[in-house]
Amino acid sequence: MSEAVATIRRDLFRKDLFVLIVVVAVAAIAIVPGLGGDPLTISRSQSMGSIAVALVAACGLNLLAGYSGLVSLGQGAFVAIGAYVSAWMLLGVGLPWPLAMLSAVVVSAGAGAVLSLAAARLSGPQVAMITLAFAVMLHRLFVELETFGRLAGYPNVSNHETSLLEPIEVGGFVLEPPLFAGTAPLAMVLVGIIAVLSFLAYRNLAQSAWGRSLRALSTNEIVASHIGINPRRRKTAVFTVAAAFGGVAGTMQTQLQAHLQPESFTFTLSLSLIIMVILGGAGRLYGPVVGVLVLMTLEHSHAMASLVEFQQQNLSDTWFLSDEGLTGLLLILTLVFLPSGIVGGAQQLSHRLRARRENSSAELDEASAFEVDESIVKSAVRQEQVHVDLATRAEVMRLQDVTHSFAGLKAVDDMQLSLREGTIHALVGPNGAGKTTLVNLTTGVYPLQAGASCTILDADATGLAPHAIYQVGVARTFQTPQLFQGESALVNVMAGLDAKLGESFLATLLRLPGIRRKEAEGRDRAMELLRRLGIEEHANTPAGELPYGLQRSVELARALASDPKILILDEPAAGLNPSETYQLGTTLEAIAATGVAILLVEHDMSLVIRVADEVTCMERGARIYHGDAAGLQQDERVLTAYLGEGHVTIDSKGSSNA
Ligand SMILES: Nc1ncnc2c1ncn2[C@@H]1O[C@H](COP(=O)(O)OP(=O)(O)OP(=O)(O)O)[C@@H](O)[C@H]1O
Repeated sequence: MSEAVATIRRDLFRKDLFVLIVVVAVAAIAIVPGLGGDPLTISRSQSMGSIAVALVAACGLNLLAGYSGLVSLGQGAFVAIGAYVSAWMLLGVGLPWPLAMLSAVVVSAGAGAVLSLAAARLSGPQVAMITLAFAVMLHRLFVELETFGRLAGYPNVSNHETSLLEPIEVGGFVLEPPLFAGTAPLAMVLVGIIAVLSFLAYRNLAQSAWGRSLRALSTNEIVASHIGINPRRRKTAVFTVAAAFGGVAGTMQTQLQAHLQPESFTFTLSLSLIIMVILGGAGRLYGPVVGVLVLMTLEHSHAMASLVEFQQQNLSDTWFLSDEGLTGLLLILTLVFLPSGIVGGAQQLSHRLRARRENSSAELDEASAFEVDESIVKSAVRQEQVHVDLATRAEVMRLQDVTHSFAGLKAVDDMQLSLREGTIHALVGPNGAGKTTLVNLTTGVYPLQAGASCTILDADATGLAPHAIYQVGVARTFQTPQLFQGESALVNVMAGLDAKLGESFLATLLRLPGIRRKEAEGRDRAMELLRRLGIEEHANTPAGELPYGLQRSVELARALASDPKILILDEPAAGLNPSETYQLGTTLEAIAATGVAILLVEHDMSLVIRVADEVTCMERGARIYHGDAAGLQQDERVLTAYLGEGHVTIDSKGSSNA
């Protein structure tokens, strides 16, 4: 059923796209005299052109600020680069128009890449500040540079004997800008085509493994790196791509205006673009479309001017909100009442209405995590065995002589750990014993100190970063589930295998057939995992709306998606009820039976004693016990360590309570 829903969604999307293409085509035809009736007025053509320019720039910005959470206040600067460089390449250098446009986009993208080198080390407000500084600096540059005509603009009469660029010619047609009454503004056709192609490229990127990787980046860089993404490289890539979109928008502006003024590219342009993205819905595919349309319509329909006039006449002619003030108010109201923008708000509302119709909220509350598919439980070899003979299992990971301190506090002290194929190794210990720190050392979050070593599948993995550790076959979950809250469970799970697919950027941009096939295969694999974990029916529910236990199941499914050889679970039973914990144990045994080595960091002794083939107990960073689960219950040092937490016994049923 969920497959059917997904198919309908895909079909609907195609329809949306079809509508968009038709609208732009009709609009383009309508302005050509003799083809679509009377020509639109010059000012309306210019408005449509500005909408197209803003749309392309906002789409790029949405990838950066919406999808990857890197809020840029400098997108206008890349529009300026695209505009000025394409104009200069046409007039100053004399390049043919396709090359002039291409080089402008390349220069813009290059500037984005350079800026990203600084910004990739930063996050949150720091990124916003550095991009803001860039926008202000670039504006000054265009005001100061003689090559670009300073305040007189480019071109200008004193330098070029003309204040307008020659319109370009394509197949005998002169693409006049929308400037002169009685002339068909054919430049609008080119601008329309570029806008549609740019939107398609943006859609292809946003709805792909690449787009999902941006979401991972915005959720949490550490999580992103544990599903195979190199955060630095991905940040650079998205900065470059967003700047390229800005550059494309700039080349469109050059064709529309034929003359460039630095005043068109002040910081206000960057601010308007970010407002459009937020207003429409940051991180939503159609967010920029809606945001641009709403804000530009307000500006170009004189609604803003009427509102200002209304205030002056009815309230006060000294204390009133100007155009900018009203835009700011709109932004504040959106952030307060529709934090996910117009599209996000509409999507949430439609999801809630659908959930109410299907009464699924009640189902969700009762839904239980880890209700594993019966057939998988039956096929689990471990059902028949109590615990495996460790000596017969190949070692898949060995961690040696690991020590780690936080500001003088030894969190991990000379630890050794080994994992074997198809077995469950439990890592236990009181709060603050160093378990999570050890896991973070294992997965490359913290570097290993000199002298320590890590071997994974017989290869030296010492010093590998988390994304590289993922590539050699290690997957993990976190103490609190780290999911992309606004995305469906299905998309979350698909993100777990994206990095393994290794899709090329160009193939993604063009959505080549291979990409569609891989995307379909990834979707099938993710659905299969959701089915195996008994949560298939929640595939299309946003992860953030799922109960805690189900979120844990989704996170486990995401970790399994990459087909790991080693699975590291940090307190997977935390927050689960006894029945869910029991089911989790069965799931873990089933996973181990497929040959996966599991490192289970856990406080729930009943689970540990039931499923662990091997147990390591830590206290104050050091190993105080290593052996089987039965021995753990009798070990004096272990009992004393737990006594400190108020636990008196760890009985044969696994209870560690007093
Ligand atoms: N980033 C950090 N900065 C400073 N100290 C830290 C940091 N992370 C952990 N510690 C300290 O290191 C010690 C080990 O912490 P760790 O989280 O690894 O323990 P744990 O066994 O996983 O605990 P719990 O079972 O409560 O999760 C604790 O004293 C903790 O306060």
